[in-house]
Amino acid sequence: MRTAYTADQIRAAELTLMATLPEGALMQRAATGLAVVCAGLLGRVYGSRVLVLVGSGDNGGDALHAGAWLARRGARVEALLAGSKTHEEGLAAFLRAGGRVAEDMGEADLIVDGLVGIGATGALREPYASLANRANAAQALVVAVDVPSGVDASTGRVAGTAVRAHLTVTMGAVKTGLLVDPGASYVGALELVDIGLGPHLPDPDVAAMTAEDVDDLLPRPGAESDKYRRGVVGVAAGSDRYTGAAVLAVGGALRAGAGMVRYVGTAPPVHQVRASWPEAVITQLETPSLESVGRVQAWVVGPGLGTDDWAHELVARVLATDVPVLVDADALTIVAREKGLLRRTAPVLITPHAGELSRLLGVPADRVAGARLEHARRAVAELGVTVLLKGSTTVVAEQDRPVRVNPTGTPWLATGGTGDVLSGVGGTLLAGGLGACDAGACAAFLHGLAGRMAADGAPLTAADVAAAIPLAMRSLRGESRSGGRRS
Ligand SMILES: NC(=O)C1=CN([C@@H]2O[C@H](COP(=O)(O)OP(=O)(O)OC[C@H]3O[C@@H](n4cnc5c(N)ncnc54)[C@H](O)[C@@H]3O)[C@@H](O)[C@H]2O)[C@@H](O)CC1
Ligand SMILES: Nc1ncnc2c1ncn2[C@@H]1O[C@H](COP(=O)(O)OP(=O)(O)O)[C@@H](O)[C@H]1O
Ligand SMILES: [K+]
Repeated sequence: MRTAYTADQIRAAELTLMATLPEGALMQRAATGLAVVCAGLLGRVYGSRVLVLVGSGDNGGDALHAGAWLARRGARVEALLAGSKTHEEGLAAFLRAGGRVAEDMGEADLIVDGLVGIGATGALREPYASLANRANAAQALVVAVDVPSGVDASTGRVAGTAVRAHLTVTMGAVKTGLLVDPGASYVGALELVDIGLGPHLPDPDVAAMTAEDVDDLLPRPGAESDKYRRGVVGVAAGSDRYTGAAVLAVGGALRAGAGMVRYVGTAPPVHQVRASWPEAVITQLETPSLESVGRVQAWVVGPGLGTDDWAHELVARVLATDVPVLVDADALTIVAREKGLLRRTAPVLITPHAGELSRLLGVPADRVAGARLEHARRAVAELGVTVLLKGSTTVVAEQDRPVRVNPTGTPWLATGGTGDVLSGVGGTLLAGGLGACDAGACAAFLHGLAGRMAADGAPLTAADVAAAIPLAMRSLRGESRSGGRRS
């Protein structure tokens, strides 16, 4: 598990560590680590042109010390002092090493963003915002110190302009905002410099699963397995109007390794599912009742179901069972009208996108998308369920646990029907015995990986994503070595 922390958590850990060290030692560790990464990026340090953007705090101090290190090795390093004050000791070291203070931004091979780090509050102020814009427009490689300036280290919010880094060198521990969009999309590659903070860190704020974690959690059949023991998943999806959602949800469930899929729906989606998936066991419903449906270990309810009285009654019947339920799409609209339906003892995993969660919470969708963690947590507290919030960074939140932040995925997944596939995958993992948080996080990881594999830099369809789920599972061992990072 890759763990991450809020700015407050990092600051507290730094204070306890600093108390055990000579003055300035921590910054030296941070700056040396930063400089070594910069040198690696430049290839040849001697003669290279480096511009250091220096803010008024310790983030600027890190950048100045790293600039001094590079200057001592022959780089031509200039510092643009943007703050009302400057880290004194850092500036002295920088000047001693032969660094020069610049009046304006000149040409450079490398720009080091030391404007603000974990001490920043709110949108970047001037002149920082203009400098960030100019750094983004420059030809140079951009390395962010600790956090790309303008990204909120604790949440990933970007209130105004932010530096778009090719590489972010973060000190001591990963910050939450580096893993959550919109902030995560400003980070570029991420390097962690060890400054000895580990023993002083509390329980993490968020965690991202690695391929190895997912591989360890996935249920796999053994010699004694049969289809019932592997997990039977029920899918209540599709309507006369939306037949494809049923096909895709059943497809996701089958491709994720269900022992069996029981599909229930009305005649039009039933015909479609039967034609697409002869493997599914189908019950055509005349009334919204589950009486004639055999036993299942988990339900998926909602994709393409519609929101009329019939659908409402079916959602209520599914939620009245005693097995885990994944609630998606139209079923989310229905439970937003009657939240009491979510009150049950067996686990509930809801899988909204920002728009659906906004209806559940009564908050505008753009606010949900801009502060994903906050709203996922709020939904957990208000609704008492496990929440998988879909989007550019999918997050899975549950009471009393670090939020899981999904590290896989691709914007190519933003196409109709991919969410239906995800619901099927999640349902199968619930039926296979995973808890709601693990099922949601593993489903999102596999779905994102399958999306990347299916897209490979070109458009995908939702059916392609379902078809690539087994490929994604098979690749987990190879991926564990590359860390499952975005591409
Ligand atoms: N505390 C330590 O011992 C260590 C700190 N480190 C570095 O120190 C950084 C934190 O330093 P600080 O606490 O001094 O904080 P920062 O350097 O992140 O920022 C604080 C300064 O930025 C200004 N500022 C805040 N928000 C702003 C905004 N929106 N627009 C423009 N200016 C703004 C403030 O007025 C203040 O002067 C870390 O991110 C890391 O880079 C590392 O060297 C590791 C060790
Ligand atoms: N910009 C994006 N980057 C990465 N993944 C995305 C992006 N936008 C959407 N997705 C993913 O695509 C899927 C879309 O699901 P959803 O919104 O339910 O669509 P649908 O209802 O059409 O199936 C989700 O898994 C979501 O996380
Ligand atoms: K920075």
